Amino acid sequence: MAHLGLGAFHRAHQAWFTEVANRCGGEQWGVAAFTGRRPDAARALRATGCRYDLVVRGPDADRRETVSAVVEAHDGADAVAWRRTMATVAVLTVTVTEAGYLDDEARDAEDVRALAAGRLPRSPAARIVDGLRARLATGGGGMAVVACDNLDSNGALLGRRVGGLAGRLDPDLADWIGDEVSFVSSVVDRITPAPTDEGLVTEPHASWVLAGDFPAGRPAWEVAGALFVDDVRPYEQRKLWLLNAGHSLLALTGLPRGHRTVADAMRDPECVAQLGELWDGLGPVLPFTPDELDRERESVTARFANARIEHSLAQIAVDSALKLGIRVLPVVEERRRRGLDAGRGQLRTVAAWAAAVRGGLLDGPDLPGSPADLATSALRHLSSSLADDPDVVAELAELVSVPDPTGTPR
Ligand SMILES: NC(=O)c1ccc[n+]([C@@H]2O[C@H](COP(=O)([O-])OP(=O)(O)OC[C@H]3O[C@@H](n4cnc5c(N)ncnc54)[C@H](O)[C@@H]3O)[C@@H](O)[C@H]2O)c1
Ligand SMILES: O=P(O)(O)OC[C@@H](O)[C@@H](O)[C@H](O)[C@H](O)CO
Repeated sequence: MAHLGLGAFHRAHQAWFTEVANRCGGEQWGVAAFTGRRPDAARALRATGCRYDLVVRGPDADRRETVSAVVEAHDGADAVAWRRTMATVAVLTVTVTEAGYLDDEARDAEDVRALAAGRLPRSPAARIVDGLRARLATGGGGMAVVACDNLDSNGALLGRRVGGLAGRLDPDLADWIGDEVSFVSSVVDRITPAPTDEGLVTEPHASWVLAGDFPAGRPAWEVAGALFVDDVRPYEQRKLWLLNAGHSLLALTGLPRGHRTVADAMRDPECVAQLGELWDGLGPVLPFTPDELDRERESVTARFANARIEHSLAQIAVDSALKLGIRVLPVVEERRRRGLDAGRGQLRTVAAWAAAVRGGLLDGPDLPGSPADLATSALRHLSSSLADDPDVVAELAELVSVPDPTGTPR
């Protein structure tokens, strides 16, 4: 199998699932991993023969595991290795961050020109088109592309991006991709902060829910706990709206209060209260029973509170506007569709983002001063039709006009 976006998370998640599957015997799989943008991670991994240690850090103790499932590490700009690999693998997994899925007409046009000229393009979707073209040219059959980033319907979205770019390049290639390549959506979960001098640290919890076909086979990831389902939607909504939205809330309210990590924010009763309010807003819109949601809340609370994991709030706050559009605003939209109010905790997260932008803590648009204008501009910037919903604008305006206690630096 191959991987695009060699970073901390791939090594703690998909490579680890493959390692555990290999350990159970049966068919042995190896990963040829490619970096997304810079060669550094590939160089560092090659220096250790691609083997590395994972520090699995529980609340009380560490467990060290050596992972050897990654067998090749390449600079993502190595077109020869990329094409050779894509011509033969059965599976490609992808972790390129939320921003890696964005379309941008100028960049897409440039990527199509690069593809037409036989050069390796820049965006992940165009790279995949390049690899699949090499596969078709050498008579390769179908394969699976598994999206592993924190977006809803990530596989379907990546499939649309790849299909769209291929169609602009070569309709026959686009048809072949449509017929033979399976874009698998998946919900991934394992808190893995950016590595430090201590190495690659992750938490004991690891889950992976996948929906889609694997026309050329796959590792037996289920032995490591992966779940294969028909529809990932309920799982992705629960993960993104509860855990990831919770992270964004803690980052946006915790940073201005002087906190550095998720665990620090979890020791602040004000942050914890706001997290509870955010999660209360999910009850009516998630397809899980109150008991199931309570269990999930307890489990995520304990994971966030693991003070031995140093998960920086600043890392989580990167690309907050994009993340809120995935983790928070869909909840507000769903609540409004059901005739409910917007959800106080959800809007408080949006207000905290607006305050962070206005305070210069985060990059973002110019947001005007008057509460109603600010609320409308903030919602518009987050690409939401909610800016046209007067009740939501009024509720957000109320939150941004009252000095928020969490906005006061300690
Ligand atoms: N770290 C976690 O706890 C975690 C958990 C669940 C999901 N994820 C998903 O995995 C992603 C990566 O996390 P990570 O911890 O490995 O980060 P990382 O910074 O260690 O690695 C990210 C990789 O993606 C590549 N990349 C980033 N932007 C890209 C772009 N625009 N085009 C091409 N490649 C790009 C980078 O070059 C790098 O290879 C997250 O953004 C998230 O979507 C992470
Ligand atoms: O990785 P990002 O930047 O999409 O989001 C930051 C965190 O919310 C995320 O990494 C979680 O820790 C992870 O999704 C847990 O599985």
